[in-house]
Amino acid sequence: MVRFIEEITKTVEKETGNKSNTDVATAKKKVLQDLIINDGGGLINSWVDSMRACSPTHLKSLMKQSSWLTEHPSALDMFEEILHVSEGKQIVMFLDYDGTLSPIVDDPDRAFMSKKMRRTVRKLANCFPTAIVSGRCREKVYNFVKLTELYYAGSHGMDIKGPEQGGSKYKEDQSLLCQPATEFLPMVDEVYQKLIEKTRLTPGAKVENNKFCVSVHFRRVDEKNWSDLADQVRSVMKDYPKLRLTQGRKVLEVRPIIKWDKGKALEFLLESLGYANCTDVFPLYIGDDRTDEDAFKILRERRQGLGILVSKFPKETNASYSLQEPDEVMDFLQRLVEWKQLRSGA
Ligand SMILES: O=P(O)(O)OC[C@H]1O[C@H](O[C@H]2O[C@H](CO)[C@@H](O)[C@H](O)[C@H]2O)[C@H](O)[C@@H](O)[C@@H]1O
Repeated sequence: MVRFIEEITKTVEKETGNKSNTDVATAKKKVLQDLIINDGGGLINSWVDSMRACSPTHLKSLMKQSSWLTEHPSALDMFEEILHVSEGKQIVMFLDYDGTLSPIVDDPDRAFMSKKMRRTVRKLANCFPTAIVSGRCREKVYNFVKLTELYYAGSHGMDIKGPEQGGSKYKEDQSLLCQPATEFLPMVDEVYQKLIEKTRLTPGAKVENNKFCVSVHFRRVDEKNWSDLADQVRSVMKDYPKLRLTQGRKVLEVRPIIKWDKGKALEFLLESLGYANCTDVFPLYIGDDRTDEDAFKILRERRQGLGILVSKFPKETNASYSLQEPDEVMDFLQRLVEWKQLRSGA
């Protein structure tokens, strides 16, 4: 701890030229106070915030990255610890699709997952009940994943379906279907048409129909046109008070105002699998996006299982652990499979 404080002090002095500037002095004092009071734990982030005003960018990002990794360590590095806390419990897997099972690409229609990832997810589903939870419509995400043995929750959880007949060994009842936003279908479709019309002159904008919600992509839109695009979306939305806007990775998501999200979908699936009030279940949710935070939050509130955020960069998150990219997700899933197979003597 003392060495850590010394190192931070040295770094701050080096980076700020050891100026007798009040901001630097105050910031240093605050760092040390936070570290001492909080034993170097949760408030390191607030130090980064307080240094923001007076430190060079690379110092900020360096410290931010290292403190973030302290709070959200790599799930690969912590693999044994994760197994330890799941001991004696039924692991249930929840996987986001874009940015988790497939790398983020410019064209949403070409976000394919690798064959190796598909093989790994298939083996995973053979070991644990496994669900894909995506912002995409269910049919579309199924066409990418192509595994019948999984549960699918499309449209941010507003369209849930169980495995096809005989697909899963975990659930007898194959009729599982949950669509809490059916009444919004005509409205969402109408908004989809209007958004296409409204944004058609914005180069690079893409409107995607995800059945119970609509995605407006701006990944390929020049940054100088982002606010125009947002205005176009807002001008359509103003006539639909029953729809709301959320944001994902370079995408605006238009969805019904109902209290249903990926967190609710997770709870619904746990209940359907018979784990509603069980203490011996361990849900593991892996996702990369803001919409996955709803599920991470639920896990924190339930004090059950854990969330893993896929990100190379520090982000505000309710997840406990991190993985940097889909390749790391695959390694993590593969290790889970190997551990399970070893235990079952397969
Ligand atoms: O919940 P997810 O499965 O992560 O879906 C969220 C959105 O993912 C897709 O968009 C994202 O991935 C695209 C392909 O890599 C990328 O081009 C885009 O910028 C990302 O936002 C999907 O197209 C959306 O419909 C989903 O809502």
